[in-house]
Amino acid sequence: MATLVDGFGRTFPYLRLSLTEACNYRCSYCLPNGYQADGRPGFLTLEEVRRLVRGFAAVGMRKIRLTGGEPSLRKDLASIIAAVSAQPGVQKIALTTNGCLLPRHVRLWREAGLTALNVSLDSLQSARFAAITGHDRFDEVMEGIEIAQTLGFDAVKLNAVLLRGLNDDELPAWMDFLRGRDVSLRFIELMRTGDNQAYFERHHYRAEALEQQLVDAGWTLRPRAADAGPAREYAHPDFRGRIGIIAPYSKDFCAGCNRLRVTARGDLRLCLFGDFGIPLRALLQSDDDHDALVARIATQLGLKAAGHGLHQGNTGITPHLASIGG
Ligand SMILES: Nc1nc2c(ncn2[C@@H]2O[C@H](COP(=O)(O)OP(=O)(O)OP(=O)(O)O)[C@@H](O)[C@H]2O)c(=O)[nH]1
Ligand SMILES: C[S@@+](CC[C@H](N)C(=O)[O-])C[C@H]1O[C@@H](n2cnc3c(N)ncnc32)[C@H](O)[C@@H]1O
Ligand code: SF4
Ligand code: SF4
Repeated sequence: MATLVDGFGRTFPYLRLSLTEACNYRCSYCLPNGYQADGRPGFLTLEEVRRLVRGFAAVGMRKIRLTGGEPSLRKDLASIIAAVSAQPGVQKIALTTNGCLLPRHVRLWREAGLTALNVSLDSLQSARFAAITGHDRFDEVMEGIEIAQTLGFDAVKLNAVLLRGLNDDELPAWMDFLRGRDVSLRFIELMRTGDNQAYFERHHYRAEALEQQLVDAGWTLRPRAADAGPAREYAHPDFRGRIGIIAPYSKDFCAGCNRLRVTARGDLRLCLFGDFGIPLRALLQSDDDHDALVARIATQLGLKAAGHGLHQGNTGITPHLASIGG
């Protein structure tokens, strides 16, 4: 079986594919003024997605995460899931979503082949949720999460970005929530992007501080699989749920990197905060270009750096994470 290995010995079984840059939310750390269309040509079509995933599966990608912008705004999302699912070699298809369309569509996505779901939920308080996301849809998201838990997904995970002064006092409420629910909550440390510099200075909260609170409350670090990626996960015998920490500023975070990204317009991005994109779209117009696509992916991997430059204030060409899919 083919495997992509970079110059630092890391393997890449995981592709994060953005399906759109558009979003219906205005998260204060991501798109505070909402999505602004820029008039450039559209996002990858279903057929282009199929060829792209076929190429990445051929170099050893086993897990495909669909993201955005908000991927559920794609009217053809169920067809995309089915097409990705049909590619030989693809074993896991995951979706990262803001959750507001879950009640309407999540059963359909599951039937189409979706195997795992990550839902963003920055607060357990409805008013705070609305203030952070610019969208008063807390009840729909909660309803969607409850439905998803009945559908037999391999995993349902929740993402909360840690924000100083906005949601950094909710650990006790989250623990109550997780006591009887088989879900994994992950706290994501706020990342500096090109557009959110002043916001970052105001609201960045160190993940290590929260991790210490977890340890003090008796939570222990679970052993990680070699290909588990950068999140650290904690468990506690009194709780069914687990708590993960995604702490990109912590030591060795990038040493566990196991993923590549493709933007909604078909550019390969070797890092969330990379300095350049590698256009693949021209090779997605015909099945005849499959071998050329595979060769381009494999050769470009040689340019992947050891890590991000976030500590030095580098944000690469990423203005906000909606532009690349997080
Ligand atoms: N710096 C950095 N942050 C990442 C990376 N992968 C995920 N994140 C952050 O974590 C957020 C949530 O990621 P998800 O889309 O839920 O995916 P994931 O963490 O890979 O989830 P799993 O596939 O379930 O392990 C992203 O939007 C980023 O903010 C990464 O490679 N580097
Ligand atoms: C860019 S969104 C795309 C998918 C979908 N719209 C959603 O919100 O789940 C993916 C993830 O990135 C996170 N995110 C966005 N901007 C971030 C930032 N500056 N720092 C850390 N996480 C961020 C979001 O909270 C979300 O969990
Ligand atoms: S984090 Fe997701 S939901 Fe929020 S604005 Fe960005 S893309 Fe939209
Ligand atoms: S920041 Fe870049 S190198 Fe580090 S884990 Fe994320 S994608 Fe990989």
